[in-house]
Amino acid sequence: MIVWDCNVWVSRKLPLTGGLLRTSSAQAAQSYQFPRTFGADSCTQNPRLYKVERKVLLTDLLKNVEVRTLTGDGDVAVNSVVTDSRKVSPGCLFVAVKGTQVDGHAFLTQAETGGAIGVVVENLPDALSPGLVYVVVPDSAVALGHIAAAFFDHPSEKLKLVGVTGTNGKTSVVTFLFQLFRNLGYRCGMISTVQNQIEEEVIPSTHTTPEAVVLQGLLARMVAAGCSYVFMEVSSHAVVQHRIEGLRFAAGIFTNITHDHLDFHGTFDHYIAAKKGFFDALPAGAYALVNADDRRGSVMVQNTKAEVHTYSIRSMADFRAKILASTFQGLQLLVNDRELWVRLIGAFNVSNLLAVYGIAVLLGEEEENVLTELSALTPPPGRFEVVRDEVADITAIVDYAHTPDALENVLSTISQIRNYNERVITVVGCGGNRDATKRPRMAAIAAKMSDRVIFTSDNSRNEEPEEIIRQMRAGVSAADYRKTSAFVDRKEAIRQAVSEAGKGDIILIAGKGHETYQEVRGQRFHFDDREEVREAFAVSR
Ligand SMILES: CC(=O)N[C@H]1[C@@H](OP(=O)(O)OP(=O)(O)OC[C@H]2O[C@@H](n3ccc(=O)[nH]c3=O)[C@H](O)[C@@H]2O)O[C@H](CO)[C@@H](O)[C@@H]1O[C@H](C)C(=O)N[C@@H](C)C(=O)N[C@H](CCC(=O)O)C(=O)O
Ligand SMILES: Nc1ncnc2c1ncn2[C@@H]1O[C@H](COP(=O)(O)OP(=O)(O)OP(=O)(O)O)[C@@H](O)[C@H]1O
Ligand SMILES: N[C@H](CCC[C@H](N)C(=O)O)C(=O)O
Ligand SMILES: [Mg+2]
Repeated sequence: MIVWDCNVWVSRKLPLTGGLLRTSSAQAAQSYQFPRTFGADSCTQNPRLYKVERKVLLTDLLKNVEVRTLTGDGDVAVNSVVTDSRKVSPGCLFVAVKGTQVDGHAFLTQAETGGAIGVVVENLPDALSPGLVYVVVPDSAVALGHIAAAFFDHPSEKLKLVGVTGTNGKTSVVTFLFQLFRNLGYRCGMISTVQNQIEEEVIPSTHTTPEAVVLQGLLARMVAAGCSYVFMEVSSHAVVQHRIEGLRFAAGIFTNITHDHLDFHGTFDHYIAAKKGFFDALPAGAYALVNADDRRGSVMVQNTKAEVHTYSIRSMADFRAKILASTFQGLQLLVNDRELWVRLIGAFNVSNLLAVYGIAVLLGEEEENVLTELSALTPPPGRFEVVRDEVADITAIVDYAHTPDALENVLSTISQIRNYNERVITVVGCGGNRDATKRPRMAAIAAKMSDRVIFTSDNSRNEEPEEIIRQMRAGVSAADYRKTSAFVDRKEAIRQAVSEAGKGDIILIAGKGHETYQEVRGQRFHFDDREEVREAFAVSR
């Protein structure tokens, strides 16, 4: 067995063959030069699949990776990169990642049995198998990002990638950017909580920010489809787990940071540090656009190499707006002193719009064109989505508010635009196996800012829904407690809200937004707040 010290090792070069990929769309047709790939299948990559049929030399995958030792033949061809031993296939490279539940290093034998030809590890196992190439790295998750980027030939370098981070507003901003840039005539991609999209093609989303191999694969498909811009959400989990390692961003946006995900990050300071990590890694020449109304905005960009710009609805900033009128139909605004009407609701959406406007101008778009197009933007599904019972004159609002800040924002927006005699009935729950400290806070906000609150379930996962509701109700003040009741079954809770609503009343159904399932003990059942409230309206007549 040969053990290579990679500091002195020089790879045996194979001739450069470079596969050429063409998309079916004539408009998108453009050559897509892969790195040194070979084999009969190198020209048949199907951009519609995540798992493209291709082979890349292991040494080429490791070019940007800090390799401690390489044991075996680095010139083997790798045909896929896998992190789950249950999904290995012959010819793959298995990257062992330490997770929150188990350590991927425990599955090296399983990976080899499944046909892996190499493994990336942080420590060599006691007994080495002669059939495997071992690559030792200081951090497998970091290595994975670079390996995935190399496997797909660095797609982020072939387009302009804009990342959006923040506790709330990521999906909204990314969706608006995707709509705006398409309306400005560009081919675009989007990676978001609700869905991933390549122009018209919708690809279901499993995460806000997918894991590195899926992410790089998606970006490669976007390049192949001729996209010049991609807008993606960057979750704090993704930063900490290095899912975005190996990406080159043209710009980063910070929307805000408030209470969430403390189950994962431990403390608020760690949560801030995670988000800041995204800006720390932005390269010189990129833009960092931050919300100056959030007091952590300046911390986010204090160490960035990117060019910093700000937006604000409260103070002086590079991009600023003033709300002239706020109604159920939309907002009348002054954006950098130009009057504008948009079809969005709520002050928080003005902040989101400023982020969109600012980044478009920074990326070189004409201010006038951008402002004109802002009026055409529509919110993503499940964000302040209105379902009306016209006969009974009751308005239901389905909103993805699942943090204390988002809930407060939505309820204060409702209180600003409702008529004084209309009551607000809120239906809300909190997810299981997620930050438990937000439960009493969300409940307190709901009870304080609504006339009636019905607590219920929201993806209880592996927790008891009754216990989650109990923890929520513990946050409600004695004075507000009489306004509240609880129905564990979300369907019943929604029906109860409708049965209590009178003419003109508003029902806020918070927490699930676009979601079309209820997750209980690892199983997902179909459930859609919008369908449920429509049905409840129908049966109440
Ligand atoms: C808490 C969290 O982030 N978990 C993510 C993490 O899983 P994990 O750390 O628990 O993985 P693990 O089960 O310990 O396994 C460790 C490694 O061993 C491997 N393994 C495991 C078992 C086995 O038999 N063989 C094997 O090889 C696994 O494939 C993995 O590579 O790594 C997995 C693979 O990348 C992710 O799918 C998984 O997301 C789970 C499903 C999840 O719910 N994540 C949420 C919390 C999340 O990521 N949310 C963010 C933010 C949302 C927001 O901002 O609102 C998002 O970006 O979506
Ligand atoms: N800029 C904002 N500030 C505060 N709250 C917002 C903002 N934008 C949207 N919201 C509220 O937060 C909810 C979630 O918005 P959105 O889906 O855009 O956020 P997100 O950051 O993508 O959330 P997630 O982390 O779950 O993916 C909305 O339904 C709305 O209630
Ligand atoms: N991205 C958030 C979404 C929460 C949505 C809510 N419906 C829940 O399931 O808790 C999370 O995974 O924490
Ligand atoms: Mg999102």
